[in-house]
Amino acid sequence: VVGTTVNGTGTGVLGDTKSFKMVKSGAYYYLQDDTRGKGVHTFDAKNRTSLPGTLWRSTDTLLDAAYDRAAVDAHAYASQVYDYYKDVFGRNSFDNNGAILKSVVHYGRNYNNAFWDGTQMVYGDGDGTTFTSLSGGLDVIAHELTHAVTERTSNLIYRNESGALNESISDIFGTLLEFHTNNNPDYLIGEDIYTPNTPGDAFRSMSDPTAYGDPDHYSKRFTGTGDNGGVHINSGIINKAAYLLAVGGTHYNVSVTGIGNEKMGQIFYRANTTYFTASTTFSQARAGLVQAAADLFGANSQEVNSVKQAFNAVGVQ
Ligand SMILES: CCCCC[C@H](S)C(=O)N[C@@H](Cc1ccccc1)C(=O)N[C@@H](C)C(=O)O
Ligand SMILES: [Ca+2]
Ligand SMILES: [Ca+2]
Ligand SMILES: [Zn+2]
Repeated sequence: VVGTTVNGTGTGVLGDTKSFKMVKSGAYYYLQDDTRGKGVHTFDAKNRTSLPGTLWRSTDTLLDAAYDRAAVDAHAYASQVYDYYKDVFGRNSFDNNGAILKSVVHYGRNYNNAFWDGTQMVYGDGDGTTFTSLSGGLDVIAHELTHAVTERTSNLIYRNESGALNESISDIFGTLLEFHTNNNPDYLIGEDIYTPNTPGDAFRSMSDPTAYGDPDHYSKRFTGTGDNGGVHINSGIINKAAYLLAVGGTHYNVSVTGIGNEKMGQIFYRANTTYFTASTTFSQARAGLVQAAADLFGANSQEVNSVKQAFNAVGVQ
């Protein structure tokens, strides 16, 4: 819509208060942020599956109803992910040309998932047992938006090893967003919205993928056809390598010297946007990450050595 920017405040999925930009047009206020790129727009699918639904409209700037919560988080967190890519990597939205960030909430009925469909981020409300509204997790939103970045850069095929790499990159940046914004940061994925009635668990873990049944070594990779060849399963191998690269540790008797989250993120961002291609395998990813680290820190740097150690530790040569 065309209008004037105003400040909105609202309640998120977890009951937390947050502020964001809205646009006032006539008598209505919309979840439209004109201050970031060409805009951040949040839509209501009204529990149907036609996309994108309608631009979120309110009669005031206070979004504190239960039905508003998923939209509040989708809008506020999408803005935070926009700011991260712009401030940390100088990337202006997923296309690096300020593309409008579209988010859709209340998709379907009891929909236990979230996805990027090539045009927008789409979030279900969950069934209230397995998941609550998926936009309530910052790592989920950064996961989905990172798929958009990957699609416009390496365009990693969403199947088998390239697909697991694609999924891992989304989990990695989901985690980096939590640390960058200091939002209850951890190396878990989906903890804020998974099993709302069970505290202390998560959907996936980067620090210990095996905690949720995912492999933490190449010798334990899934070789079936389910899940597009295990894209959400074998992502654990790359997630573990990224965790070790950032934090360090000894894994299957291989020691890794940690280099910190920021450098780990720089290396993965550069590799994904410069060296990875649609068909990149785990082994080729190692090579691309080594090259990215060499570009950034020098061929004989600790960072390069730590990338090699991390991939040795998860059995990827
Ligand atoms: C439409 C089917 C395909 C969905 C794929 C999207 S990108 C995806 O990976 N979604 C995440 C959502 C998520 C992210 C973080 C934490 C919890 C849930 C995902 O992992 N989906 C699982 C449920 C899956 O599709 O198997
Ligand atoms: Ca997390
Ligand atoms: Ca839980
Ligand atoms: Zn995904």
